[in-house]
Amino acid sequence: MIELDGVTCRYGRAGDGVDAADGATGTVAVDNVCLSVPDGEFLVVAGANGSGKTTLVRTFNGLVEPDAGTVSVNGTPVDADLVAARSAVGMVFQDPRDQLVAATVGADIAFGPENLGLSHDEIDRRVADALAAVNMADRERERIDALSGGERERVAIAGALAMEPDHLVLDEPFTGLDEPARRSVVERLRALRRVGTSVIVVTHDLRDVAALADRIVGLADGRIAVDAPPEDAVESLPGLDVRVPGGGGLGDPPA
Ligand SMILES: Nc1ncnc2c1ncn2[C@@H]1O[C@H](COP(=O)(O)OP(=O)(O)OP(=O)(O)O)[C@@H](O)[C@H]1O
Repeated sequence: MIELDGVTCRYGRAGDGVDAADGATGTVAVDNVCLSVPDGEFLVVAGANGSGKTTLVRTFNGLVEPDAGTVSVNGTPVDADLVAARSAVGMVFQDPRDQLVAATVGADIAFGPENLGLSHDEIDRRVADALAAVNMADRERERIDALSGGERERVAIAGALAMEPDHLVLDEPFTGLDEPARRSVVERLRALRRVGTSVIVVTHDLRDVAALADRIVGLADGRIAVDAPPEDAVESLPGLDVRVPGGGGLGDPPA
């Protein structure tokens, strides 16, 4: 379980003159958010550019430290045990290049488990399981620089899965992907949902993922504007540039 209570995050406190409720200055990226993400949930965090999605999910494992409020993972405050939070919450960044570190697929996926000091057998098992989960079982020896964008995204997901986190956060996993690659990543997310991994997908593009979600949280100006099952949420996310299956609601591209 991930729990946020009254979380507020600001950037550039003395910078650009945006007044927060408590009189502090700076951009308020996340504004007094309370949120619980139960184990096993498939949660989509939606919202327009700049609405605070990335900042919010980065508080889940301490990559961003809130200015106010508390974040707990599995009952422990993140700031009390950063190592536990980092191992419980895996994160796949917007650009897979930010986290692919090795020359080959297998070496990259093994990198995290190796740093945990696991046995060779355990590392091999985790790499094999993670590769299977992203449908790349036979591609361990391939060079990262020979992969397409969608394949790199899947390797980044596999690398996070190999850490066997309780929760997996994917920040804009579709950015820069062409349609077949996008569908392939959606299929991998569907498979994760089937095995019960708790998944949090950050996106401003709800196509396909809305149908996978148990719940959609919609952010606007750093606040939760919508928190509802997908069928209700898409009707009430005004102003988002998103499309949903069937073309309803929100975000139909302007005529
Ligand atoms: N490092 C930073 N320094 C200053 N301001 C920042 C920083 N990161 C984000 N912001 C500001 O905080 C607000 C929320 O940004 P954030 O990236 O969390 O939103 P987002 O919904 O993920 O946006 P996007 O979809 O464009 O990634 C925006 O106004 C943004 O300009």
